[in-house]
Amino acid sequence: MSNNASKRSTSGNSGKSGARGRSTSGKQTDTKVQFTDEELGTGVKMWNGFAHAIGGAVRSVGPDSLAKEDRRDTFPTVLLLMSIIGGVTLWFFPGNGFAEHLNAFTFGGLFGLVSYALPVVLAGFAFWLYFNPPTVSQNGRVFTGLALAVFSAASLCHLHTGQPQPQAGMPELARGGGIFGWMIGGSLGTIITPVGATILLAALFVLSLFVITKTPPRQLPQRVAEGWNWLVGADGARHHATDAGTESDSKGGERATSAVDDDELPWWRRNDTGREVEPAYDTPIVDPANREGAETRVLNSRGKKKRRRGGADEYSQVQPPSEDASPLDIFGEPAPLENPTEILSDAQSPFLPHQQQVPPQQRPAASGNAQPQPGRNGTAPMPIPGTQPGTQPGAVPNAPAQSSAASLAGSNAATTGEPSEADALAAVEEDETASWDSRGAASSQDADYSLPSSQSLVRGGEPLQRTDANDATIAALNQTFQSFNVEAQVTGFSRGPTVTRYEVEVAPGTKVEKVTNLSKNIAYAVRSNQVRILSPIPGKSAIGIEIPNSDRETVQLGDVLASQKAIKASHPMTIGVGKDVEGGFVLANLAKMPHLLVAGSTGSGKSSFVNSMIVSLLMRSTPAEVRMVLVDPKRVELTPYSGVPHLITPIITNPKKAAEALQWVVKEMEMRYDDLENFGFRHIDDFNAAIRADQVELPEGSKRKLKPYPYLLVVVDELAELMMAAPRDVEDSIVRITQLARAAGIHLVLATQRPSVDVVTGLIKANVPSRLAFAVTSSTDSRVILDQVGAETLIGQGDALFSPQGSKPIRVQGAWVSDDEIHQVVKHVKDQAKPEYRKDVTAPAEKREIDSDIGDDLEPLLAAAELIINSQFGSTSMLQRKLRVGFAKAGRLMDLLESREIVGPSEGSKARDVLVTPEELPQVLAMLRGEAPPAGADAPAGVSNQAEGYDDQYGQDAVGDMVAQQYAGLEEVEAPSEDAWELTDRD
Ligand SMILES: Nc1ncnc2c1ncn2[C@@H]1O[C@H](COP(=O)(O)OP(=O)(O)OP(=O)(O)O)[C@@H](O)[C@H]1O
Repeated sequence: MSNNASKRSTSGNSGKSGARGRSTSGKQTDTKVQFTDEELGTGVKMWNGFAHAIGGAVRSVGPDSLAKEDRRDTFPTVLLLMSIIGGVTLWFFPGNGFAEHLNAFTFGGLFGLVSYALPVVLAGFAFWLYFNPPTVSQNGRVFTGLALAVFSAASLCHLHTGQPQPQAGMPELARGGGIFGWMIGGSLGTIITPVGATILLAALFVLSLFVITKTPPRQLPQRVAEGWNWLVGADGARHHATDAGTESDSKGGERATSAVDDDELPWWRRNDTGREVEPAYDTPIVDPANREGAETRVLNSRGKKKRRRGGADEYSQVQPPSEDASPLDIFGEPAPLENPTEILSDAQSPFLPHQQQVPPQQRPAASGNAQPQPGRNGTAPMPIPGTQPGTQPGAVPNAPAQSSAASLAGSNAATTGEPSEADALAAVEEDETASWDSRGAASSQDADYSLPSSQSLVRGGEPLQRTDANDATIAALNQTFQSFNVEAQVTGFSRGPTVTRYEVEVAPGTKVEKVTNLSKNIAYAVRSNQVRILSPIPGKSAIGIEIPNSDRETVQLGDVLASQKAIKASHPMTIGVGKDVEGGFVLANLAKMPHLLVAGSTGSGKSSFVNSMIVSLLMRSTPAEVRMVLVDPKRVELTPYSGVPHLITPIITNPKKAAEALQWVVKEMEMRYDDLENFGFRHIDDFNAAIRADQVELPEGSKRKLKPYPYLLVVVDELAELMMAAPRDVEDSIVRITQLARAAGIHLVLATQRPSVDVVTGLIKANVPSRLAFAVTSSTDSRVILDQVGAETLIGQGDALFSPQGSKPIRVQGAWVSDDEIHQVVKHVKDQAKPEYRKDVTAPAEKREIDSDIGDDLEPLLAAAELIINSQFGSTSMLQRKLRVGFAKAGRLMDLLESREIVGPSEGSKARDVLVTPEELPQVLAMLRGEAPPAGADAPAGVSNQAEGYDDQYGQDAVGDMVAQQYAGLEEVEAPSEDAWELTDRD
């Protein structure tokens, strides 16, 4: 099968081929592709070759070309041969006995005298089929019309040639109306008299001509006139010129007179779908130099269509009755669309009557959203966030509200009157900017800290606007609609770096589903299985078809961060995400997310996103503004950031430690909440602002020195590893953090390449509202990430669906930052400052280890620890007796104590060494309980003091009391003198 199949797959005219599956010939086609050339016999191959040669010869004299895979020449060739044999037999050998006999027992016997005309009919039908195979046309109408004509003519012949009866023999029937003539004509003559039957049959014969020629009866005079004009050659030359695309100026006077011209267009020049032949559909517009000419041709073809639609064919049902008000007027009159869409001047909105013409020079510039401004090229220094160009760090920009509007205007005003969803996001950031700046930018604390220069990041070139690839795709889409008789047309497109969104409008009365159901055929036609259909494009009466660009562009993070949006959005947690489908820059404020799930299969671009996110923060924020905890169980992705001053702990690569770090984040969050509660603030931003303004009063005697809390970003680059290491703990921590951390200025970014329900659990999903989905392998994965399908059609390498705070996903191409750029930025920030690691981040490690294996045994373990430390006697049998537990349990408690280095290893029947002194008991108990050690105590390994101001929360007495409580209810027993083994009563 593959020969044929592969031929089809490489065909540019696949829309047509796709029709086969749906047409009546689909079966035949499917059967045909079962055979390879080798499998076909020589005879069949010769026949096929012969049929194609005849078909090709016929088509060579016609106006249309036909894609190779769409040709169906066998049947018409059979018809043609029959027509030739019939013609030769009947016309060239009249009176010949053999010829008459042959005729009497074939067509003559069936249709009578009509058989003399049949060669013409068959030849005509064969010619039709050569040009209109079932792969591209529905020929039922022509076939029905011909059958009606032949049967009614045969019946008339029967009625008016003596009405021969079958008993007279076939030759007699052949001299009348044949068997069919006798059956139909004879029956009708009997029922409604021969006169009545003649009138009826004549009417049917005329009707058959209308059907064959697709002529509505009321247009008969016009059609006759057209036929006459054609015969005398009145318009032929001119229309040929039109088809050849030689009319150069259709935009002016030609278009104004097009209605007149169109009325004179011969009806047979239109195809069977009611559309006129549209040269632009058949000829992809690939020559930019000739684009104007190509547009001209399309406009002309629209003009023809306009007239056709004004006619009395099937469209007249849905068109306004008045010619003036009909859609005729809109074909050459494009309306300004509302977003940065390249409006196809060669495919103006043909269906929406409200659209107005816009002169080309007044049309919005194509998708030039947020182009680098003059003077803001690669050599311009990147302003520090929170400042307007030309102002100093920390300065409050003038009138942020206005600047917000100006930003939107600056970014999109040239192209749209309505902000896109990405703009809305940016607008949110603008508001945030205002509040951030009004609190005083944190950069004032880091007077000595300078952000990296914009030159650390590479800048890209001018984005492409409209390429040959776009034009070819438009042609393929229109061709597909035409092949499937769907009244739809591409009216514009917005080119993004990775995909272009083609806008398709359907005719009134045409179901949108007709287009959306074609998704597979569209994919086939444009040779991509990554076609995504939006129905409708939000805010537009148009269907969006997103198709990958064969000439995709890389989005440089440097461009995103240098955009006007990025400069205005000065929140320290704002990052550059990439570009949307309209070519607009997309930024996101991580503080607004407030937590983000990033998922996609291997190689889809997650790590690249994480890189551009971190680099964005390093480029825009000081360590005093943003601190990070980077968790990188894969050990490779985040290593370049090792030692940056924004880190609060060294990069965590051990999944267990990572789980513990999350525990620390929970504590940090609770601590921040306590502060907020104690000082009466609702959000960390307000608290920080009050601290900066020196408005926070500390309690009497407190030595605490208040400092603004930095935002804390926790990045986990492979959640699956954490979930494998400690699923329950990790999920608990994530849920706690995500539920509360927003007001505390703590935000999570969780990335995974395994978006399965055991990694991204329902609880995690419910609490992480923002999602960034890169390409995944299945729609199931897409649902896990986005709660909807779509991510499986992404094309990888940074192509993503971004759903901030659960909003409708927007498609973005992630920004790219190279290793060299990362290196430069990291070097700069590391030269500026050293990290101040918080020792306590992974400190609860011991505790969590205990937690995971202690399970429900915490209380007996605490009791065992106290017994052994106080007695300094590490005996298992003592534990059995004192704690009244069995041998196995006592042994397990001892193992737990050993793993915490409270006792030494087993030495056979000897008691174990006790490694902790009675003085250290409180700290050990606190550690076992996972709490901070008592104040003033030397913290055992892994337990360090909490943040300043909290030391006094954990007093010795309190711990003592807690320890005492562990003994409540336990019976006091004597210290053992024998070892556990002896207690087993074994030898
Ligand atoms: N935004 C982007 N722009 C251009 N190319 C990109 C982009 N993102 C990713 N790529 C390309 O895709 C490759 C894989 O990307 P990346 O390493 O980020 O994938 P990943 O999803 O993190 O995969 P893994 O899970 O295996 O680490 C990159 O090496 C790069 O060539």
